[in-house]
Amino acid sequence: MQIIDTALEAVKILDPTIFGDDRGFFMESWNREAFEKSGLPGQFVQDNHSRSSQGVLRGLHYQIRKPQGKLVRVTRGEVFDVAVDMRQSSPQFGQWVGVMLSETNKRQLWVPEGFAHGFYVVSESADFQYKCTEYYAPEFERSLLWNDPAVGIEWPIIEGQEPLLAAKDANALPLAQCDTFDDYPKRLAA
Ligand SMILES: Cc1cn([C@H]2C[C@H](O)[C@@H](COP(=O)(O)OP(=O)(O)O[C@H]3O[C@@H](C)C(=O)[C@@H](O)[C@H]3O)O2)c(=O)[nH]c1=O
Repeated sequence: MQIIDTALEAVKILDPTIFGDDRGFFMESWNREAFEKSGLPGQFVQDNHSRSSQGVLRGLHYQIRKPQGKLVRVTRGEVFDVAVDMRQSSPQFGQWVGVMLSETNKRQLWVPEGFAHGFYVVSESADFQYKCTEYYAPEFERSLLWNDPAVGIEWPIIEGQEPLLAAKDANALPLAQCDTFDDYPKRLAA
């Protein structure tokens, strides 16, 4: 496995070693020792799997309390996967990174706690699988608006096709109105 840096310091691409032979292929999709040696977490508590059709855009989600680190990959199809730094005290606050993840490149993206995450399906459909370091906590979930010009994510939207969004994502807040990891405790106290 090779770990590749991205434009966001804490977000990493994991490029697995693929062993191909007459039968097909083999890869380690997660190895606790290898991950910990690379400074990635060894503790995950929940695995998720979603299927989406072409043009679906999920996100950008984050949990303001009980934040989740996510190790994400695509086992069928191809998506454009995005992470946004939601830590106001970070020098990279509001910056984003986007990576193509597919069943062919078998890449994984490590999205740490404190980052919003989302993806857009470019293939006919896509199976998306991920491990989380914390449990789903809907009461703490927030959605950052996918097309907030202040963030400026360059989604590879298929021409003439509006992305398909859940209502909560279509009505998500722009960055300037979002809870961040620094100001949320202050807002609670106010
Ligand atoms: C995320 C999640 C959802 N659900 C339920 C709630 C709801 O009824 C149904 C669909 O939930 P959502 O619409 O939130 O699913 P989805 O939009 O796929 O949410 C996911 O989006 C991507 C981008 C992420 O980063 C994930 O962490 C997660 O937030 O599944 C769970 O039971 N457990 C979970 O962990």
